[in-house]
Amino acid sequence: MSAQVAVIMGSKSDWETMSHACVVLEELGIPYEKQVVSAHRTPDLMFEFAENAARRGLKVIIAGAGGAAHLPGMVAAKTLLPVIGVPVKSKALKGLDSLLSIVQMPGGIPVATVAIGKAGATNAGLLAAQMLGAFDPELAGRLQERRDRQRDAVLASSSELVLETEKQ
Ligand SMILES: Nc1c(C(=O)O)ncn1[C@@H]1O[C@H](COP(=O)(O)O)[C@@H](O)[C@H]1O
Repeated sequence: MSAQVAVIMGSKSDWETMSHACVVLEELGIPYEKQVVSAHRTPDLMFEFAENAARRGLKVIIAGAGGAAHLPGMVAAKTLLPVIGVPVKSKALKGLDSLLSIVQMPGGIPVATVAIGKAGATNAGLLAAQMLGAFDPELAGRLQERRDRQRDAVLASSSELVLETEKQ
């Protein structure tokens, strides 16, 4: 099956963060592709990627970038596919610059922005899966199982907490 989700990032240095989106897609059995593409450093490639994304069969784009993070917004401007923006933690401003660059889009060109860093990238993978799951009952079932496992792990951790603190 051809890739349904593209995970793109402004630099290879973003991979440590963006890999967490890919882990979720793999876990849920969603075909995806990954690529470094930058609005600043490879603008022509970025345009070409965004213009052809829907035609290639992609359904959702996850775009991560740090600092002056224009990649998600610029990709969103060139495609009608939903774009999920992941603010990558920057050295200078801890990702606040990335977050504001991605989230403060002008009305008319939406980017679904998640939290800074690893948790945001994980949620980007889940959000993409949920978008696809709205049209794919089997995938929705796998998402529900994941939620159920998560709930059970929290309940188990609560019981552990009670037992451990009672011993003290
Ligand atoms: N924000 C952007 C864009 C873009 O938005 O097009 N291209 C690269 N970058 C970001 O620059 C940071 C530093 O990149 P390097 O580590 O390559 O110097 C990365 O977080 C990348 O996402």
